[in-house]
Amino acid sequence: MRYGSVTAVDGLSLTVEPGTVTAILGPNGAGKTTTIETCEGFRTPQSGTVRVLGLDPISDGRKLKPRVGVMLQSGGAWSGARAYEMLRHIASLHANPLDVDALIERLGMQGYGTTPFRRLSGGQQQRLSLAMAIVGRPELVFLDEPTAGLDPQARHATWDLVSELRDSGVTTVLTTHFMDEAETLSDQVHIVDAGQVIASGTPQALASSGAKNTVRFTARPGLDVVKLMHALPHDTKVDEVSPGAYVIAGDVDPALLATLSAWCAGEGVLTESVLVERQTLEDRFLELTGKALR
Ligand SMILES: Nc1ncnc2c1ncn2[C@@H]1O[C@H](COP(=O)(O)OP(=O)(O)OP(=O)(O)O)[C@@H](O)[C@H]1O
Repeated sequence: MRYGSVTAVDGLSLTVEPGTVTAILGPNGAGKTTTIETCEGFRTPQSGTVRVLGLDPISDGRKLKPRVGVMLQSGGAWSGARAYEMLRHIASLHANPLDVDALIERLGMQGYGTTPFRRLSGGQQQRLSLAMAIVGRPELVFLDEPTAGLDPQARHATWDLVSELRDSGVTTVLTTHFMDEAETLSDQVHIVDAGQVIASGTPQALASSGAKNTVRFTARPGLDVVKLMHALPHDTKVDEVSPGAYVIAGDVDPALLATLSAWCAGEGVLTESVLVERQTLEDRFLELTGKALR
């Protein structure tokens, strides 16, 4: 998918299983929104194939509209329309909509139902856009950064809602910059960079792939870290990062901890604290996409 000379999405390939939550992660400008908007039928790719619920998002757009919910990254409502009016209007276009009042209460929108969209705060607009995306009971919902700008309460309410959508069999595809959101909500994560998928998997599998975990322990300063390194498995690094504070980086498993304990016992060293640190999805994301700003 190109915009003039800019190739925004470049041979990106992914499949989403029905009834699951899929998170598309990536640095700014990676091509996430372009990918989602192509699936929504708002953009025509110059090459490649897109199928949504087995249909073509553009030529089958009329058939897909009642089955797919869309929350755009911004906007999506008429600027002068009042929040309730807008939501009731969208609900009236669907055969079997959700209860609008219950949804308003659920998303804490009672206080601004008669406020025109353009006068809502960013977070209030986000909530209305989310409500508009799901009020028609879609089979598939696309949420582009659904919790950007939301306060923690609204974020958690959104997470609960997405989990309930999954429980009721709805398929969700979302983008987010919040790694904890992806870890909490999604069954499958795809990391996109420069218009391509560079890593895929469950959040847990992705977090534990790549760089190794670490063990931090404290003991008396000046331990012979080279000697300790020789006692531990190959590819394990040991550093005294500050006097008496040691970090072991490597393939951390029970055998490594047992070896560390035995080595310390043999040296007459009492470890004061031993902490195994798991690599997070964010660590892996930064490892894959680099730390440079985009
Ligand atoms: N309407 C447009 N016209 C021209 N170039 C565009 C347009 N929309 C996006 N791009 C370019 O396409 C690339 C991908 O943008 P896209 O919005 O898909 O990224 P993104 O991953 O969603 O980023 P973000 O995390 O910032 O929302 C970027 O280089 C961007 O500058």
